[in-house]
Amino acid sequence: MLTIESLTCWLVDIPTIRPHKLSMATMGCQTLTIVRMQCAQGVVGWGEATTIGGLSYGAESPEAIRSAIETYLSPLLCGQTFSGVAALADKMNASVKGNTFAKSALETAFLDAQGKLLGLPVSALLGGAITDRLPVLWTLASGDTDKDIDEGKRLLAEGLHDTFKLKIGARELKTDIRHALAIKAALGPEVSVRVDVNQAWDFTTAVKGMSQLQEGGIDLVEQPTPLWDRQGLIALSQRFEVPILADEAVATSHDGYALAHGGFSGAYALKIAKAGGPAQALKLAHVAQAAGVALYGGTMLEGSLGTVASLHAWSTVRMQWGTEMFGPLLLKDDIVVTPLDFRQGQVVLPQGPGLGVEIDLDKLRYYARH
Ligand SMILES: O=C(O)C[C@H]1C=CC(=O)O1
Ligand SMILES: [Mn+2]
Repeated sequence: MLTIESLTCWLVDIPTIRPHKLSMATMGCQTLTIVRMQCAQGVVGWGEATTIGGLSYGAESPEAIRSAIETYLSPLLCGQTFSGVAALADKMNASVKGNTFAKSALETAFLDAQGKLLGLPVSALLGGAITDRLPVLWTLASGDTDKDIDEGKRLLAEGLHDTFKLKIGARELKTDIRHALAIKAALGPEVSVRVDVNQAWDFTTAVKGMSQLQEGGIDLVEQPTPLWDRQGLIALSQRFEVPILADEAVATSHDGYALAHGGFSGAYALKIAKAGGPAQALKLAHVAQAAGVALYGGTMLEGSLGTVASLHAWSTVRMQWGTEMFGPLLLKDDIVVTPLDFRQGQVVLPQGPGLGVEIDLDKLRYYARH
């Protein structure tokens, strides 16, 4: 049992190591919404909700996440006692529609506090880890083909990553295909290269684009069409050999069920923010497992806190397509005392109680908006 006493929120702005170009936004800075949950049992839990490019990626901005927590969720939860995340989600969902990013930060903070109270890692509260490290790819998204090739070659030589995702969709199809296939050719047949179109193509463009990507040896095509076009995504998954990774189209277990029921094959990108927290994201994972759809651990380019919360969840299921939990490496700095251990294409799952990370309060204060 855990009684929530108070909740505090900060908006934390951290610059990126280079501009990160997606089809809908270019990021030079990432904003983390950080939550501190004080519990009456004497433990403190921390959570993070992070989106991409203000309102250009999802329906919740960092400012709106903070406002949803401070104005609605905090009065609802403070003073209340919960046996676990099921009861917490039940309470939040009864009074607050949507707002899955805000709910994700709170579910994360609750799991962190509960783990600390029980002396267990968050993965143990979610079913138990089946691995102590997870594969992590890197996204090449400088916007320049030659720079991306140099960056990819450097990371391969350093042994940091062996799998890459490219962000396309912002430019003309011809230009994007040339870009993707040049990178694939330069990195070689042994290196897995995938693309994320972030919904930028209509169905006709996707048919054209996917046949060229398939021909050029691209391994996986992520969310080529708009999130509302469920039938289009299903048709593409049945038409091409190159598998489709559904991202924006699959937020919750309900979306995963509808896509699989409609005949989708391929993989689902799990993200704690899309589903409303680590435990909620696993509901989608279990639907996928039941439907024979593969899994992939997705990121909203969170800092270490949100990344670790995701890793605890991902460690409890088999990720056939690995993960992209590299967010902390894209940021110039972070707000945790000990950075995550990334090496040889993998990240190590922290083993301490709760999330297993300690917040650096000086850094939190330094980067927090006033
Ligand atoms: O997948 C997305 O749509 C968002 C994100 C994940 C990696 C990256 O570079 O951007
Ligand atoms: Mn994506």
